[in-house]
Amino acid sequence: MDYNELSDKAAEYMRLALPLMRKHGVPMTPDNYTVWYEHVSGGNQELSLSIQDMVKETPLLSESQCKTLFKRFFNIEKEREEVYQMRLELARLLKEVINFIYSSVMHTDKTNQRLNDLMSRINRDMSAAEIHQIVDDILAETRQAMNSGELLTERLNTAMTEVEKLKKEFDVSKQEAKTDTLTGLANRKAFDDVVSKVTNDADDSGLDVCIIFADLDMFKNINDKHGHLVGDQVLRVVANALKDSVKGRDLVARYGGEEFAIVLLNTSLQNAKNVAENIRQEIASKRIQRKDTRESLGVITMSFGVARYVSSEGSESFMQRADRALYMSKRKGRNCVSEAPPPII
Ligand SMILES: Nc1nc2c(ncn2[C@@H]2O[C@H](COP(=O)(O)OP(=O)(O)OP(=O)(O)O)[C@@H](O)[C@H]2O)c(=O)[nH]1
Repeated sequence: MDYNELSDKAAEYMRLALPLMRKHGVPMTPDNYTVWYEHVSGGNQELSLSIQDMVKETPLLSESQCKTLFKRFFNIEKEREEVYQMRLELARLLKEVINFIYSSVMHTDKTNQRLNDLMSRINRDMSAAEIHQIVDDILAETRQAMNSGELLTERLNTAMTEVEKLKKEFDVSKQEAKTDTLTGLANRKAFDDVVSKVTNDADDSGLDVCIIFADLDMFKNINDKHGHLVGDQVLRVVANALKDSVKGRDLVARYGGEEFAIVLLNTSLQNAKNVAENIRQEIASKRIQRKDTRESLGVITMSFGVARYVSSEGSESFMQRADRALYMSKRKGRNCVSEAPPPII
């Protein structure tokens, strides 16, 4: 969201968003406000379409539906917040450890000084009782130094465990930020990152990289006829079918609403077209039923666009070509695979 929006515009959106939130009985939390503000501002068409679809099913949206929308469309904000919290936690831990080490060093300096004093007092004229006392003092100092050494080791071990735990949480959160919550596939950001990396590598190695863009045909009809939840079920079935159709090294992502994308490494254009054609047939032959009523959803089909990376064209042009090929398939009547023409360089 562009928060630099002119303030009168922002006020206008607020005037539109608040009554809507009241109408739906949605609590005025910052997350909910973000969803409704973005909707009324028209800044996110996909979000608005989803709200419209949901409203068709249940005229008043529940708090949990708003939560789902926020998670789906504003996950990045959540990631930022988590990273921020972890940074604070790490800074607190480091400060604590540094303070502890500092006070231990100061303590060791003092112990050294006291030991030196005790040593300098030893001389030949001392009585047995005096020597006994000094030996006791030296032993007490040494014991104390050992104890504080042990305490330092223990504290450092605890800090290490806490840092390890934080690191794991951070990894999980990073993973979540790259995952589509509905299907468990990689999300658009993860896909864009991988395409950018593999195309850079391909510029050096010259190895074949292909991508497939795939979009469900007339998916709106499924949502309209059976509702959003059944639509979600279809998206999950399709996601699993796509995942099962490629090798482990290839990446399948949910690119947006009902659009999916696949990166195929070390694969020729002909083989990529074969993969797309196999998926097309697999999806078209599926007979998906509603989980609740067992009613058949009829034939579900997908359109595909396939492109092979041409050295140094860059990831943006590569993806644009695959996207254009996908729309060629839509124009040809859907349920088919089209190949992207080479880039104009
Ligand atoms: N159930 C569900 N629907 C979604 C989701 N994301 C997007 N959609 C819906 O997907 C539909 C896409 O509609 P359109 O862009 O008109 O495309 P289409 O009906 O598939 O038609 P073509 O692409 O032209 O074949 C809209 O109804 C969106 O609300 C989602 O996460 N769940």
